[in-house]
Amino acid sequence: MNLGSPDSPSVPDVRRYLNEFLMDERVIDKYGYLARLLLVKGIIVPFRAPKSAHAYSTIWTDEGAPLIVISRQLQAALQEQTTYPVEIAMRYGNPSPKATFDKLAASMPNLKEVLLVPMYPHYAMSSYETAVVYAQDIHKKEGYKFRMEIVPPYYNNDAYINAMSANIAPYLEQEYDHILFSYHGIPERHLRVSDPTGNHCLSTANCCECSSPAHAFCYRHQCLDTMHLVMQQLNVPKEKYSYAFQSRLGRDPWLKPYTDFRLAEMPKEGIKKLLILCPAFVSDCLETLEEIEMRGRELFMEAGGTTYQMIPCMNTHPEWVKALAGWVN
Ligand SMILES: C=CC1=C(C)c2cc3[nH]c(cc4nc(cc5[nH]c(cc1n2)c(C)c5CCC(=O)O)C(CCC(=O)O)=C4C)c(C)c3C=C
Ligand SMILES: [Fe+2]
Ligand SMILES: [Fe+2]
Repeated sequence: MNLGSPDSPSVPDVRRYLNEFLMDERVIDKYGYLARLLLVKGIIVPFRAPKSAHAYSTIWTDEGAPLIVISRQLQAALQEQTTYPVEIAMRYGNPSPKATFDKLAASMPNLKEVLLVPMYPHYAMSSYETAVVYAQDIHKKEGYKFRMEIVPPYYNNDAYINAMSANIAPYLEQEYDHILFSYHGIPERHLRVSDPTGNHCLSTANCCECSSPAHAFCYRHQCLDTMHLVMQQLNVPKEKYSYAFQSRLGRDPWLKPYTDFRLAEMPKEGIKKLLILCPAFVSDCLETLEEIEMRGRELFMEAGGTTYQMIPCMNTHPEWVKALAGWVN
């Protein structure tokens, strides 16, 4: 289960998708239902939909939205590695979890269990949590007879780290000054809301490096852990890599440093040849193909960079398919 894309890059389809996405109380959490409705439908979506639709049109393929197309390709690749039927579902847009569960239940009257694999390695209220809670709500509401098991966040899982490393390794053969791990951002407030201890997350500058039960739900800790584990496996020294957070929306403070700021600063610090990757996503999508590959490249090159190489997401990498097959079989 992944996030989902609009049905087409037309403004009405993007508007419908953004309305569903941004009315999610786990994405825009600060307001009650009525205030959120006014803000989302009255201000954010009318302004954002045309811009977003244009962005989608620059990455759209003959087969559809990259995130959906790649999810289908991954489904087919995994299906070759297991006898269990593999289906996909999206938190917003199509195919919905209900459509997918209906399809599975209709084709297998004795279906006993569904294993839900969130296509998010890291826990965030606005990604992993909303997908899982939504699927559980549909499962309960529709009264399906099968049980549902859920794969926990796998940011430090050996098979996932191996797959990430295998995907990155070929790019390390080219000359580079630095590797930037650009994760999708979230508002700082979301870390505090998800902190079960109530006083750990963002209480100190190095909170994510001190051991805490909060880390089971701390997006920042999990992102940093993935980065360190992958870099250790690939023997990349600490001074050659760093992290940043992209895709912020609105005026609240989001996790820092911000990717767009770092891309403009790095060439001035002597980082001219950059490798950049987006490990919050397992499939390439708008945020990698348009924001990082197109706009990020422009920012970095205009600031004086000379080489900008985006490492694609794992997509259908054989090691990723193998990791998924290991969890499923
Ligand atoms: C790690 C995964 C993601 C988190 C966390 C996340 C948080 C988050 N996102 C928004 C707002 C938008 N995100 C948009 C696109 C988008 N976001 C993710 C993943 C995470 N988002 C993906 C995979 C995508 C791409 C989907 C695709 O079709 O390719 C968009 C839509 C595009 C745009 O208008 O920019 C918005 C809006 C918020 C506010 C948020 C946390 C609060
Ligand atoms: Fe997002
Ligand atoms: Fe933390």
